[in-house]
Amino acid sequence: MSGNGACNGTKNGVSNGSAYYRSNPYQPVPDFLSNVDKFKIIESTLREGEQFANAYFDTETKIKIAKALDEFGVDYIELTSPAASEQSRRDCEAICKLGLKAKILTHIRCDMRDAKLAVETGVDGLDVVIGTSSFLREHSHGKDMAYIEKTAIEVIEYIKSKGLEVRFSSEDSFRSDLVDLLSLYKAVDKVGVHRVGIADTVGCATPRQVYDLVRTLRGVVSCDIETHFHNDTGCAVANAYCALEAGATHIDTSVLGIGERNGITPLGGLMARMVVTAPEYVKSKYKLHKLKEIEDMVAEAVQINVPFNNPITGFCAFTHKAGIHAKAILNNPSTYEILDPADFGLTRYVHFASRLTGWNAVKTRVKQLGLSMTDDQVKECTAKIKALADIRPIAIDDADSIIRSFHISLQPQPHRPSEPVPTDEVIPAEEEPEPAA
Ligand SMILES: CC(=O)SCCNC(=O)CCNC(=O)[C@H](O)C(C)(C)COP(=O)(O)OP(=O)(O)OC[C@H]1O[C@@H](n2cnc3c(N)ncnc32)[C@H](O)[C@@H]1OP(=O)(O)O
Ligand SMILES: O=C(O)CCC(=O)C(=O)O
Ligand SMILES: [Zn+2]
Repeated sequence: MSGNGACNGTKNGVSNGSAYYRSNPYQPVPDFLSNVDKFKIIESTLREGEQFANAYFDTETKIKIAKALDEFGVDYIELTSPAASEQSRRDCEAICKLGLKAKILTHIRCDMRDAKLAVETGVDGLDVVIGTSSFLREHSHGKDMAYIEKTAIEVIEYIKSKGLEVRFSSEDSFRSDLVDLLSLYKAVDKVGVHRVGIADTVGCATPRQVYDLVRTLRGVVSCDIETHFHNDTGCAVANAYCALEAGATHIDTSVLGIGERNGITPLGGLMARMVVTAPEYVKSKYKLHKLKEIEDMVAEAVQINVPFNNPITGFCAFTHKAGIHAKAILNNPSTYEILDPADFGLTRYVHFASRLTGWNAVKTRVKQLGLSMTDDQVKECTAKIKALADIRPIAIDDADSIIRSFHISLQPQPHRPSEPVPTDEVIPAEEEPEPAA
């Protein structure tokens, strides 16, 4: 019962004579700016995720998470600054020594002391950040734009001189002055920064604002563009998608979205969005069937439950309940599923134990139980399931019991010695029935 034919399209729309058609109806119209089918992931569970209120990662846990993310196929793993604590520095060194395929980054303030400490850890690159909004310039670090630009250039040139990759990012980009921001990015691009970053630090941006800012920036710098979205207003996945459409190249994620406050773009949520848009790219690059294992590992490490409505791995993400849905899903899963659970090593479940259950779902269950009923009998049995479900919530076992006992009631009743038996049905004792003529 798997297969989501409608979204297994080719990479790009193809021209069929004069008529343009796309075999994947969810694929966006080709756009020269868009990177929706060639983005990279900077996985920040071990940096932004450590800023989640419940997070405490010991070295062993960090290593386990880093290895799992590497196996999943993320491009970069971002680690907490070695300036944060002595153990953070040691953990950074330990993860660098694992020899993972993913590039290892650490995240530092725009400060030469942090940069000097970080380059000694063995990382492949440094993510440098400083707040540019008036809120942060005034109340966080107290520096003006001229100081920020001068220090950014010094730090970037120093990191480059050590042969490492360097990204420069403005914290609180969406509440920063656009002219200030663009001239700062232009200056760092000129000295050869590898990526610039835009961060929606407070989660205030809308998808349209994201599109506009990234698109404008795309016209100003030639380096890669990384983006980072907080989820305070629930837009983190949509904003990441719009950033890619507008030409961003890298998206920051964390497992289950953990981070400061209610976190950032979740890895799983982004995968759900992108596998629909760019199935070939996503399925060939990322080991999607490992997602549940990674989410369970991180959920346990930070002592939370995976939310019921989590994309892909929420307990009911592939459960179909109402009768109308169940019937159509049983005929063709694409009717009510945009994601194929098989892509994630998961299975769908069709509910058949509620007052919303329809006879088509019950018919399937009857078959699964190896029983046989006419359609009219299944409908009668469905009415019995609904009648009980009107009184109380019922479990699978309850529905199965109703199905089985209804099925038994349909069979000819066996003779019970204590009951009076009509004389015309008596088979003489010790005698074989006469073979039929
Ligand atoms: C939006 C984000 O998530 S950014 C990443 C956040 N990550 C972290 O904060 C990592 C964990 N942090 C820490 O361990 C500590 O805050 C440290 C080690 C970085 C700094 O600790 P402390 O020296 O005790 O300073 P404290 O945390 O109280 O204040 C931050 C200091 O950094 C300065 N600062 C803040 N942001 C920046 C920046 N982007 N670049 C340079 N300096 C900065 C502030 O001015 C302040 O300096 P001060 O000592 O002159 O007051
Ligand atoms: O370094 C960045 O780009 C983002 C930093 C951060 O976590 C934020 O601004 O929310
Ligand atoms: Zn953040």
